Amino acid sequence: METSTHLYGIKTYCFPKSSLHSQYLCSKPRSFDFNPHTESCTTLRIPSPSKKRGVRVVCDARKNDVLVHSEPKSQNLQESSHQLSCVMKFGGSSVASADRMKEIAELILSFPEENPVIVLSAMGKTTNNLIVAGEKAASCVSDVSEINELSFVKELHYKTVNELGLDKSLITDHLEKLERLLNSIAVLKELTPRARDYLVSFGECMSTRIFSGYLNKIGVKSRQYDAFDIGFITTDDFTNADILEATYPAVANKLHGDWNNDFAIPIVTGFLGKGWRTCAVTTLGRGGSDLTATTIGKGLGLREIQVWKDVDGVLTCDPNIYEGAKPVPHLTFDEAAELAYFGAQVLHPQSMRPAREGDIPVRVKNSYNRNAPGTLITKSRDMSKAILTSIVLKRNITMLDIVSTRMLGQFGFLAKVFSTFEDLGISVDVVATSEVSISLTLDPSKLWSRELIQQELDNVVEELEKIAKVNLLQHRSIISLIGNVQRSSLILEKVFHVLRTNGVNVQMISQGASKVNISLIVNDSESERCVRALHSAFFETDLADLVNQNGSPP
Ligand SMILES: Nc1ncnc2c1ncn2[C@@H]1O[C@H](COP(=O)(O)OP(=O)(O)O)[C@@H](O)[C@H]1O
Ligand SMILES: N[C@@H](CC(=O)OP(=O)(O)O)C(=O)O
Repeated sequence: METSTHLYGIKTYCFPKSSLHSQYLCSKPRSFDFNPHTESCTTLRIPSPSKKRGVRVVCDARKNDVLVHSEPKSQNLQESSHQLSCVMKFGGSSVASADRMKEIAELILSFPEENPVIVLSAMGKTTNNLIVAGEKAASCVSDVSEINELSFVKELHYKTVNELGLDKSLITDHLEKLERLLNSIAVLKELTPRARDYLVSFGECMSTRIFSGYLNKIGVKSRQYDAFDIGFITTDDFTNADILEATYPAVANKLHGDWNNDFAIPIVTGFLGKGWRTCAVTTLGRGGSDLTATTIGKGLGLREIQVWKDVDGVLTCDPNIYEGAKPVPHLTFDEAAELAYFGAQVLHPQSMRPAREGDIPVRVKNSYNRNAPGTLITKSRDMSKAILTSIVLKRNITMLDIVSTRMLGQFGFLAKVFSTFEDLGISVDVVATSEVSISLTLDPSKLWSRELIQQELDNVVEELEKIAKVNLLQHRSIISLIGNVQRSSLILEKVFHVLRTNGVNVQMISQGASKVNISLIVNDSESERCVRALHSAFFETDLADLVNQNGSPP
């Protein structure tokens, strides 16, 4: 079968090596270069011959032939194929070694129709290792070069550079600076949030330099960018900074501008930004590269945002809790945001916001299993058959039962309770109220260290006890049921049946205004068992049976 494609601009095409005939190559336009570096395929990199000409590639799979020649291009093709088209974000597990980086390069090249912006996380567990190295440096280590985690990071990066056939000068400056930073932390005996952000930034700065170096080596022109140098402006909330509006136009100008001057695939550090007051490196919270990707997608108005993970998409529950979890084919932004906020590690909690604002579809794919369809996240989807989409667990939650002593009327009571949390800078996750009482859970992501948690909780209780009786309950879990809350009666009937047969008491229940989430609070010790039982009831039973058993939806 013969396929024919018109291609303009710098492109990389992969064909089986055997399919290229040298007599065709001789007759090709001079601006075409042929790169036989890759092992399993031959890569043709074809800069557009001139503003007025394009390249036509004809592949005849039957004859194993590839014919390339130049020809005038049409206006529409010129415009569409010249633009940056999508973001592809690869997480730490996708770029954990030299072999993985080769596979990711090959994966990117297998989409010749795309002009992607690539966002990378740090290699494998580099971020965790850097944090531990920093903590060890701050706690009286006499010689930082003896910190195992530092040695691990150095070895991993030098080994990767070596295996990819790159020059180690690509990362030596960074590794030397990293060691000097750890020495300074050891002298000060303190790891401030600001120093911690600078410390972990070395992970993304090195992974992107290595990957970009590798692409250039195999003849695919790429350009490395540190996000903090190209307009990622954030608040100065070190370790959990928010992206500011000014980021979108700044990043778009820089990336579009460079691309239009000289086509080269942009390789951008995920997770990092620059504090607008301090000008210091900030990070966007753990897993923040997803947010980098969606910010670029919105800023540049791209067609699609792809986040490549080590699972077949967003699953019906955390596969570490239940390995029979199944991929969810389609989610709305609201469902995905709720799922991420309530603890599904697969997506960063804030990452859906830019995608939703820019109405740009997000695709969650598996870089280890690229043919799996993954999960598509869009503004809306057909909910007529949807019941439950996914079950999410957030552990180690603190819950407060606050009962009014009636020193204040109902309005005053609610206002006083919430202003106490505002004054202390603590976010509340799930709330249920009656006329004289409030039950709520506290967002653990805003409570940093153990000591602080206790101190903050003591302050909260002391303040609230001025107007209420307060009962503080720790070691609780939130089980969030993400799905079609229009069918809440059906969902809850099933949930309570499952929990009753498993002897579990629900301590609080809340149906959020988002209309996609019902949250249940149970003891930590019972939570995983509950998730498994609920998963089996909702996802391993035929849902049509479920509806039929229960009649039509309310
Ligand atoms: N509902 C869920 N769906 C998919 N993965 C989940 C879910 N809950 C937790 N996970 C975990 O999230 C991991 C992927 O997220 P993450 O490690 O942040 O990816 P990456 O580092 O590749 O960006 C999976 O390996 C899985 O263990
Ligand atoms: N490297 C950072 C940022 C990130 O997004 O990582 P990942 O994509 O591997 O979750 C972290 O570990 O938090």
